Amino acid sequence: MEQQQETVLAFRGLTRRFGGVVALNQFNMELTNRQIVGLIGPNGSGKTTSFNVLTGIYAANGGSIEFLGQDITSWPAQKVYEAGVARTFQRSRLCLELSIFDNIMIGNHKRLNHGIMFNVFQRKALQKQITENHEEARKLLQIFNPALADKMFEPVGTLRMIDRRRIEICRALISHPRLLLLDEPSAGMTHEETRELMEDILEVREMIDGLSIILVEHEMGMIERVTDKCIVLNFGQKICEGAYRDVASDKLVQEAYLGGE
Ligand SMILES: Nc1ncnc2c1ncn2[C@@H]1O[C@H](COP(=O)(O)OP(=O)(O)OP(=O)(O)O)[C@@H](O)[C@H]1O
Repeated sequence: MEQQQETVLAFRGLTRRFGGVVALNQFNMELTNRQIVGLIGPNGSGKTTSFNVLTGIYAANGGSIEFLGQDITSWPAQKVYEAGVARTFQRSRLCLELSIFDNIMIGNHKRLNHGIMFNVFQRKALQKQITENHEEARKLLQIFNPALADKMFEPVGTLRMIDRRRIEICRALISHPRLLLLDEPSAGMTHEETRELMEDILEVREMIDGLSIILVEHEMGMIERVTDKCIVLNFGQKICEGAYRDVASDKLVQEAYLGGE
């Protein structure tokens, strides 16, 4: 029970400006263990910026970020990733010519031994590492689509959109993150694919112990189905927080996000 309530992430007064634009304005939020939080808001309201500041791509101009009890506000991207924050991007970043396995392994550089000496002289250990990682990638793919696990060495470019998205999520998960950031996972997918992906996300939370998720998404059906709570941003400011049903009926949110009546 105590584990359930552990605070994984906290933003306190997080602020980021781009020239005269205040992309994040005194943003406060908390995320607990195994929670799925939806981050929503109109275009340009600061959703992706909050991912970029959290993952160390952009520095904060004010406020702080605490992750698993540590102040990570000024940590560089690599250190934030090593601490257990992994993400997917709005636009696909897969290498289409490479195999499913290779694409997933790109996300595993924290845990792979890349040393030349290791690769040249410790062949048995290298083989063991490859076998173990193959098995781990296989297990992850099976959560999403068992058929993918059987074509691990086929190029990603031959797969349909939803399977590519699944591989991007597996690539994030292979690093054993405690926090997964999903930036518009339904982008470019059909309704049916979006519906399948919602169930995948819920399944991932069930199967991977201690994983919390922040979901940026414009598809409100997905937000409603998948999230435990939602946070609404408008011009970089949090204007509402709560269960999707309450947030969707909030007057301020309707005015800002849904365009009023
Ligand atoms: N690198 C940047 N340089 C200048 N301005 C930026 C930069 N990144 C974001 N912004 C600005 O910050 C504000 C927030 O942008 P952000 O991309 O975070 O919004 P968003 O809520 O993710 O939007 P969308 O739903 O369209 O993806 C916008 O006004 C945007 O133009």
